[in-house]
Amino acid sequence: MSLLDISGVSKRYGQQAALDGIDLSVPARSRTAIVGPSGSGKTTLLRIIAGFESPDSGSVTLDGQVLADGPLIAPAHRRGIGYVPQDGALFPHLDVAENIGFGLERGDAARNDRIAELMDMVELDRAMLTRRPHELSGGQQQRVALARALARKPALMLLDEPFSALDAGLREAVRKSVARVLQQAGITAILVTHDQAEALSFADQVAVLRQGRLAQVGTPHALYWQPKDRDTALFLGDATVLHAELSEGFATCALGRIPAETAARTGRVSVMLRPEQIRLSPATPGQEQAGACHGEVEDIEFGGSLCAITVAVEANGARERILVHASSLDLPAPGTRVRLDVIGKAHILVR
Ligand SMILES: Nc1ncnc2c1ncn2[C@@H]1O[C@H](COP(=O)(O)OP(=O)(O)OP(=O)(O)O)[C@@H](O)[C@H]1O
Repeated sequence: MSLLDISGVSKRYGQQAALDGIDLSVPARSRTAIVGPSGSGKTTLLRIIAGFESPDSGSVTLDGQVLADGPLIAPAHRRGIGYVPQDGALFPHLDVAENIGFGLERGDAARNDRIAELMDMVELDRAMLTRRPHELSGGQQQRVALARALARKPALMLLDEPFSALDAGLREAVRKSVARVLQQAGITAILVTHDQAEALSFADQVAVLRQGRLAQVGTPHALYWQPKDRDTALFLGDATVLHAELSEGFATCALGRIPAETAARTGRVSVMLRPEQIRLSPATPGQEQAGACHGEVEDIEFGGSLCAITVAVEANGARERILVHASSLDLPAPGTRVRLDVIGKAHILVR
């Protein structure tokens, strides 16, 4: 059952269409990530859900209650929605306890217990309650911001790039712990990010925004392996996109005749292969003549545990570049000839 329903939401700033006919359902207790390039409308959509902006048209419904119907909107503070902004936006002059307890009744005898409980939830040492925000690390500040947003037990939590200011290692740890806290508290969450890896690992549902429109919505797995178009394919990870001729369930392309995901289509299409679908092995001249796909290692990008290798393949007089991921333990040298074998099936792009 969906907790949040967004229907036909559009928003313009002067001549600029920030959002154009957005339809999105967010299931209760799920985590949805909204991803898209800079300027695609992510923040505008989040601000409309939070009640900081009104849509020009369309509606927003939370748990059956209409929060926005065109420009008629319920005020932000009456929505039961938590919001964690990019920089945490803690009050610098208040200590951690007062930041977390900001929205809690002052006279309530259980206030301190609730603050301590929230500290435990976000895995912060209670000894930090008397510190000011500038005495905390970036990751700790984001946990305080989350605790403050959790204090009023929101039905829905909005996270606006809350991990972007953290360095890579910390970012992953904070992201995992935030996901765990939200899951344990049974809170539905929407995360806005421009980081595809973050979206794919955090969410149950990913919505890709492009130029104010939803390009595709689905599970991380479906979006990664079955993107509708080239832009979505490349936005969500490395990929090779090739022209192909489809027939009898095979795609004939620069990689040879490889299995396609459907036998129902024929004709010219574009196919996508993820780098982990291609296995490299040393070239042997006999195999090369026997028609196995071969190419020349053009470039290697060392990436620690996973390296990106670009292999140039000649096909029908054209030179195609195939992206392959490999372990750093057995990297071929640039300029060597290698054999390429495809694992799995080629995905056919709709556009
Ligand atoms: N207050 C505003 N006044 C005028 N134009 C705006 C305003 N807010 C956003 N826009 C425009 O609307 C479009 C969508 O902006 P938005 O901030 O929602 O994008 P975004 O995907 O969150 O981008 P980023 O990742 O860079 O934060 C952009 O073209 C932006 O310039």
